[in-house]
Amino acid sequence: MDVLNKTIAVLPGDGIGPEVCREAVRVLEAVGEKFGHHFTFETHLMGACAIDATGEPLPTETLEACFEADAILLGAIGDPKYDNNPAAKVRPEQGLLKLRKSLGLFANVRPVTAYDVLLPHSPLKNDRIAGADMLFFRELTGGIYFGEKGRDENTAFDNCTYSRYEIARIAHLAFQAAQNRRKKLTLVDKANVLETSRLWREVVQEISLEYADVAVDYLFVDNAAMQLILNPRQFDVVLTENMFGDILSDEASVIAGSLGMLPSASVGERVALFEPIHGSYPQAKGKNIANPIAAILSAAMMLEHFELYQEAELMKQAVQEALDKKILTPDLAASGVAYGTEQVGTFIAYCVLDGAVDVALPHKVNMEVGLSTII
Ligand SMILES: NC(=O)C1=CN([C@@H]2O[C@H](COP(=O)(O)OP(=O)(O)OC[C@H]3O[C@@H](n4cnc5c(N)ncnc54)[C@H](O)[C@@H]3O)[C@@H](O)[C@H]2O)C=CC1
Ligand SMILES: CC(C)CC(=O)C(=O)O
Ligand SMILES: [Mg+2]
Repeated sequence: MDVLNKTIAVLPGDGIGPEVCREAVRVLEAVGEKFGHHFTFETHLMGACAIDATGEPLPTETLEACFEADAILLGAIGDPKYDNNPAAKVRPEQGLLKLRKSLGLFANVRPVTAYDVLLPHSPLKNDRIAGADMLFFRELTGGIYFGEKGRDENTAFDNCTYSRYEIARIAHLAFQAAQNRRKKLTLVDKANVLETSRLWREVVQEISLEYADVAVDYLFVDNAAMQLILNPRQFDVVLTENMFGDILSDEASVIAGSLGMLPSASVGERVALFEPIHGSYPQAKGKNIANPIAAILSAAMMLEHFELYQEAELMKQAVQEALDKKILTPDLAASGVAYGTEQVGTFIAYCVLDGAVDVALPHKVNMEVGLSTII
């Protein structure tokens, strides 16, 4: 077995970011210990914490460290003091967008799975979502988030632009993923209204000729939003532009049980980045209630990126063990007492190290599940 040395740039960010990152690092350390790999973690500032410390949401030192690293693990960024101040000149989100653009991270891959053990407490109809398993390919460095924007007192605009090149490069990745899955690709767009969407359709139709074994269908985004909840099993690979992918994947997280369950990998021209799809959930900061599984599964995607497939599989099995044994944070716990972020992460790390059978259940934290904890 090859032993790897990897340097991982860790950007914990704001809110719950540091808490969920800590658990992902804990589990990666367990993988390193078990298999003999050397993971070096280097922590850097990004987001609101970076603005507070340096005036910049993405300090040069952080960006340079990301270029040098073998992979990047990101928690989340964002803080209400910027969200609630429309006049703020510098925003944490600018740092994230700049990082994605600078690293050429044009494809954000977001897997969504309905976990059987979580079905009984789902707000969705179990018989509709059981077995749902889809993979989002969200374009990440173009579209309306990156277009020219502006405003005067009474008017504001955000431009949405896409080029053939930007569409084609992610479309190829999505088709290749579909070939390795159930061979279906759904393009989600708004081609009845948007010129950019018509270009997406045109390019995807052309590229589909190179992937004759993949069935392609096309859905308008408004319909797709409904179909996701009504009949999610119809989806295999979902390809879409930046903003639609952002919104639909948060919606799809309900199928998985919680926003705290969905991981992602952002890949492109250089080093890859791994992050949970959720934000900084500021209401939960410091309360030890955030679900760390999205961050931990993002770390598992990092291991797959390093081609450490056995290690990644073990990590995913450890997560499944936590779900099976109901070692759940309040967002997933149906009633009664839940576990803390740290307890869930520690349990998963021990499962990686010792195998599930030998791991004692962690002590429950005194955390009554109630609306006050699930804001
Ligand atoms: N990639 C990133 O860093 C992202 C940053 N943001 C930023 O995060 C801040 C908060 O944004 P929101 O719209 O409130 O989105 P959010 O994703 O932070 O939270 C929305 C809701 O999802 C649930 N949730 C999120 N993460 C969870 C977790 N790990 N465990 C359990 N429940 C979880 C909570 O109920 C929460 O109220 C904003 O400043 C926003 O700009 C939002 C999305 C992505
Ligand atoms: C700054 C936003 C685009 C972050 C976000 O919501 C995401 O990437 O999912
Ligand atoms: Mg989002």
